[in-house]
Amino acid sequence: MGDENIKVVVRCRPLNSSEIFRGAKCLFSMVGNQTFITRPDVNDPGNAKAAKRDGIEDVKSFTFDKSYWSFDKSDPNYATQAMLYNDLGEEFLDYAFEGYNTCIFAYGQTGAGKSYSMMGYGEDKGIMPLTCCELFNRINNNKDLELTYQVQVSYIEIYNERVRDLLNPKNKGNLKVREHPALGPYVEDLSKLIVNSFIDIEKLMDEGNKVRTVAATNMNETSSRSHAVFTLLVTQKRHDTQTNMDTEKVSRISFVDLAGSERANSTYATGTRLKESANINRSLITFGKVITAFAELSSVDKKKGKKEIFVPYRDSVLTWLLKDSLGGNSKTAMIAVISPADYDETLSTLRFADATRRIKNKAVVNEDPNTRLIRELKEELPMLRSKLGTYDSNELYDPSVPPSQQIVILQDKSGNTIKKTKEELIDQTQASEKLMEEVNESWAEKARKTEEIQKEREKMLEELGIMVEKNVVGIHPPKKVPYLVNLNEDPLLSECLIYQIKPGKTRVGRIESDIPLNIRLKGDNILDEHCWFENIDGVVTLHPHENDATMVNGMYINKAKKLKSGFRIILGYFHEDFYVFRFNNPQEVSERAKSKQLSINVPLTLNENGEDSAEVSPTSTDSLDTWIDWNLARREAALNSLNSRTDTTDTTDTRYTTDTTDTRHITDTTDTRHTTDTTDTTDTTVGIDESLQRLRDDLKKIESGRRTRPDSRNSDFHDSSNETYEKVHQRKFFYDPMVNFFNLVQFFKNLLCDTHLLKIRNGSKRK
Ligand SMILES: Nc1ncnc2c1ncn2[C@@H]1O[C@H](COP(=O)(O)OP(=O)(O)OP(=O)(O)O)[C@@H](O)[C@H]1O
Repeated sequence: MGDENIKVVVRCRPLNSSEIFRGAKCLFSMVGNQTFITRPDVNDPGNAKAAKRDGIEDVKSFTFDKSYWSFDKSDPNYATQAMLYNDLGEEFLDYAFEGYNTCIFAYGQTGAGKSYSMMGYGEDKGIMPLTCCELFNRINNNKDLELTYQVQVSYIEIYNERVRDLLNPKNKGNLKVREHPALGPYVEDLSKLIVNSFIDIEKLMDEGNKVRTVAATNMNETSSRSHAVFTLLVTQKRHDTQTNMDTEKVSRISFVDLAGSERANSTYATGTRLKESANINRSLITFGKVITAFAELSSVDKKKGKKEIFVPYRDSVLTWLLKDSLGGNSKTAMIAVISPADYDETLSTLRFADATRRIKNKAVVNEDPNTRLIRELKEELPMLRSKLGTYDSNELYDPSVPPSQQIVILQDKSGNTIKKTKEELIDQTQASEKLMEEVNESWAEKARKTEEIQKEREKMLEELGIMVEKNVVGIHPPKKVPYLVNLNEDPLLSECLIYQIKPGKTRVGRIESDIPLNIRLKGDNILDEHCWFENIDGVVTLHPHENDATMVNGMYINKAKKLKSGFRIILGYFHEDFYVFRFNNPQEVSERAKSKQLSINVPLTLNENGEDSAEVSPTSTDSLDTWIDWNLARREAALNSLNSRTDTTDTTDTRYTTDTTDTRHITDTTDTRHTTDTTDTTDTTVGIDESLQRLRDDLKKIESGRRTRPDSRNSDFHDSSNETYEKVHQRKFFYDPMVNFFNLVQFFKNLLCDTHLLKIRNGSKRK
């Protein structure tokens, strides 16, 4: 097969609640394979800058392989997950069965719908699970007795240029990306686990996400900053009974969920955050450079004939790993996801997508690749070993010269002379030996290893106190036992870890602690024995071990506190590394549900203990869960933190006090930590600066439409299939606690911009 361009499709998501709330208008339309972008209105607060810029065309159009209009679920033309799979997923699965490598990656700004299109949420399964499901449907329907299939899975995360194996906890630290001429780029020592059904795959995805969440202890680490690569290795073996010969086709199916694209040119990150984000984005920036190099290559091709242009694959881990997918041996597609109301970010995504279309790949059917690899390794290894042997005998080199300075001269397959240091030679020999070992491993041995790794992974999660349900896929909260569920800034990592609070004591502490603990957490701000929970007859009390390290509903506690469903618990010191959980007590919930039936149509309130007034609440605890998320927990804590360091009269702001009746967070300043802290001026101001910076960042994210928790993600969107827009809007406005939340956000916005606050801040700095 000849050269073929990367296939590029674009998909537009619905407006999210914050966009609806700010009255944002959709700036896009799609007709056939064309996408049109309209100049924004000067009165649109989200796009004011763009609207005022000179030289912006009224309407700009782009042509892609296909445009998916997923703006409004009630629209008969709404492009569903199934449509995307039927058009793109199925075509690429066909290629994989023919023996081609395939790669589908999602690109776009944070919250534009990459994970939705790739992984999907709840019932709305994305292209990844749909492909995996159909892969096994086809394998199970195979009637050809001479044909057998083996499927292996690997799952990695690239964060800050480090590769993490999400399926094997023993594979700690950074895995190396290497390249072999017969294999292309690969991750050394990466676990490839055998799967026999779609259920096996779902379980691996689920547990991989748990491992990802555990690793992301530091709250700066979210999935929108990392790239996730999920790969299926499909081996089709044909046994010819007449000749008694076996032939193999091996195809690699990769799905790549890239980090949020706006991170690459984030304008609001400053200082250490800028440095950090620059490093995190090296992969994404290099990705852009690779695409640009190809765009240049294609224009040079047309104008002056072929010219050598350097493509900087090796400048980042991601691009090196995707070398085959970007201009090499692969069928590749890009799903460019766009937000409907963000002019600049979306225009930049569309331009990037347009450039990506120019990349040409040369896919070939991978026939007997392992035989080829073995053949090459058999030639290469004796040569490498003999070279090492020569130098080991010290005939030519001074033994006092370190291996990194000894130069070895080799010849490659084409007869070219290559210079390497002895150290590099040792490294290459070891890598090739590992490859040889791996390629010679029997399927039985691979299956044994898969089982071993599976046990290790589950043991590791259980030792940390995380509930693992064997042979069950997904998150299934306990039906009777009270539990904590993790909350994370990133919805993909939120609510995927469950910690049971069984009868008796549940002790929580540092992962490295020698004390016997039931829940182990990583992080500098977690104490050896941090706190403990006591469950007596289903009533749970939280006991802190030290002041200032444990928060309930945004307030530090220094004595035992009885917990109620919906309470937010923060462990660690706020402002630095900390964990956020929501407490749930299933028994209490079912009792509330009974009494709740008597009480409808009364707005939700929080009582003085920061809990919902269940007797009068129209909202079940289940629906409460949808808004008790990381954002809420963090903001109530930040508010208290800021409040205690600043003039509390500021907090008489009626937007806050009237919208939520929970005035406790505003006025309760008895917390000793805050009062003592304010005397430590240096620390305090640093804390406030960081806090303000983070809050600013958070607010930007919220403004750009960031989201609620995974299962409730869809509820964050306006689905007008059952109700009119006005009704939804009205209901939201009067009853929905999210409105209180947005008012709270608004309040923060004002607070942050308020010169009065800055004066106080500067004043406290000077003290
Ligand atoms: N096509 C769509 N139809 C309906 N809802 C969508 C669609 N695309 C995205 N969403 C919703 O948009 C929200 C954000 O999507 P998603 O989490 O996939 O963004 P993302 O680009 O992966 O963000 P990040 O970079 O942070 O991982 C989710 O609530 C999701 O349910």
